[in-house]
Amino acid sequence: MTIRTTLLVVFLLALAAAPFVLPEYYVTLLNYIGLGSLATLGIVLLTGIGGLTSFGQAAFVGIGAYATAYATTAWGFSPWFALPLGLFAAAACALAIGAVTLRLSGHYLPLSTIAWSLSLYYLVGNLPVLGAHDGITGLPAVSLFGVVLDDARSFSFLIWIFVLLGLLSVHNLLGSRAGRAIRCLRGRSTMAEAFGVDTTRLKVAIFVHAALLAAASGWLYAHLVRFVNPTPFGLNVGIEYLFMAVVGGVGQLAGAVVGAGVMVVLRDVLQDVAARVLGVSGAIEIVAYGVLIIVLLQNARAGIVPFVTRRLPAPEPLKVPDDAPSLPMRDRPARGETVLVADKVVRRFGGLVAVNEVSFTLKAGEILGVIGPNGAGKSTLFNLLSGVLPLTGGAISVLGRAANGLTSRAIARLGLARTFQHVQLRGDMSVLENVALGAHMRSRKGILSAILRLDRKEEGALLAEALRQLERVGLADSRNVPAGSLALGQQRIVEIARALASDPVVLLLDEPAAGLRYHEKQALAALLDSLRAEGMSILIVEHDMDFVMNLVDRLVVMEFGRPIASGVPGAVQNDPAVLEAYLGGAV
Ligand SMILES: Nc1ncnc2c1ncn2[C@@H]1O[C@H](COP(=O)(O)OP(=O)(O)OP(=O)(O)O)[C@@H](O)[C@H]1O
Repeated sequence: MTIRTTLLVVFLLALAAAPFVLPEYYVTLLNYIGLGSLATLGIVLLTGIGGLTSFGQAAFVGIGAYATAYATTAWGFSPWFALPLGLFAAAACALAIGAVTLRLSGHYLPLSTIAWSLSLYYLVGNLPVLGAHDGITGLPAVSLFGVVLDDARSFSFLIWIFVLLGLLSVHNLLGSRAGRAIRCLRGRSTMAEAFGVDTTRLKVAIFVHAALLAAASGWLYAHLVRFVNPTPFGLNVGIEYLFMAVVGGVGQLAGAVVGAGVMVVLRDVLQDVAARVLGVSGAIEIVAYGVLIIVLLQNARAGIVPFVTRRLPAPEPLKVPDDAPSLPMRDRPARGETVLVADKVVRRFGGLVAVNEVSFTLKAGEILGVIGPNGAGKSTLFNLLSGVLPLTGGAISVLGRAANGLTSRAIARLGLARTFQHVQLRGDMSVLENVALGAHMRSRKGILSAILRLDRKEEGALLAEALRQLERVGLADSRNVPAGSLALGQQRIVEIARALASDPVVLLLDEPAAGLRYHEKQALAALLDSLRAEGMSILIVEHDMDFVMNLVDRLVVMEFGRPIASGVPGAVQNDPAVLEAYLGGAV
């Protein structure tokens, strides 16, 4: 058994024994840690992993709590009937808020979650039907298999079963096709879209998942204390959940439990000390609480869990099944068939024409280079071809199908795969998983299948495909290391493997030689040469003239947005306009 598994088993055994052996007071604390863990787990998924900051988690806890409070007292529902009601209400609110705000970038989501949290707090506090600020009392106890859970000890089992199920759901989700895409939402959305990931949909999905975890915590809370009022669901509590996640380790599932544990215990100890030593409570401990958190974060910035796990042996690498089925492949064009056409492509930025009537064709099995000095419009042209920018004029077609106005996701589906000028890998994910993201479009299983682990066959096929592509580019030995630990040249090759995993017809490479050393450039050129020999069509936008001259079949040279020459490298190299553009006519 590895150290990590041993720690997990010890934690589970301690958890199972705790309600029997601890005094009631500590069992109550344990219950509050469980409730905090569940809501904070949503923050870990949403904020730590998905990169979306929400201050509104406590409001979703409130929805779960109030839904069950109302349904069980006013309608006489059983708590178990009220649970799906609360979950449904929280999911519906999250869907509505998410659909409006998650398309927006930057601070809109955090701000809207603050607004939503405040408005819900004041709404509930003023609605007579929900008891206004006094809340709702007299909630029934939960019964499970005929046992009434009406004390802290028995309820503890229920809380922690929910926490463990919540942890399992997020763990299963993250180790899947959808999970890999979720892990790319933070700072890698453009890249994920280029591999067919619908990032807006995924953001809404994790917002809903986080809201469901919060609502479950609210349901448990309501039936633990048997009354609800607005106070535990205010904005300050939403901020506290964020703190719990940050203290525990915002990117780690265990961080939710550790963060909730540390914060709940810390608050309790400080309250106790303040009351006993100073004879006051309510103010001093909050200041001390803040100071201690700052000290903690100063010493373990990423949180407590990463501080500890860094010192443990690396987790077991992912296993690639030997008998995995193959992923579907698209029909390949015959060598020499036209695969990509740019016809008088134009892109303006205000008065500046960054790309001015550029035309070319790319045929199956050839490498076309687009070169030009700084500011010639190469990156803009690349962004037009890959759907990152819309065209101002002209047309682009892929395998005879118009690509004008399509999103980068739709263009990827047509068969274009790209790499990035500034490498866009998830440095903390293994090389294998980074490459597996490339095959996202070639598989179907969604979030629910992932949570229920009904995706294992397809997941095996995705990992096997990623390994196959790593073997193709000669990096199979590095499959289990974090992508960020590789040298830049190897990272660029991992990007090519990821692009190949999408089974593309055309590879678009954005300055693949930038920042590479001589031998890395040679390795890259050899790889591209072998891909061409296999029939791959490649378009390289490149700054490095020497690199492209020995590699490409044909070249298009740009200057100030215009094409100034095109043809085979030998002819282009001696073209007076090209010499003028590159060397200012000094030759
Ligand atoms: N989003 C933008 N808004 C306004 N102008 C832009 C934008 N993007 C590019 N430009 C301008 O378009 C022109 C072409 O830029 P582009 O980055 O495409 O050139 P490049 O050939 O890729 O240069 P480099 O080799 O330095 O990357 C430049 O004058 C640049 O300032």
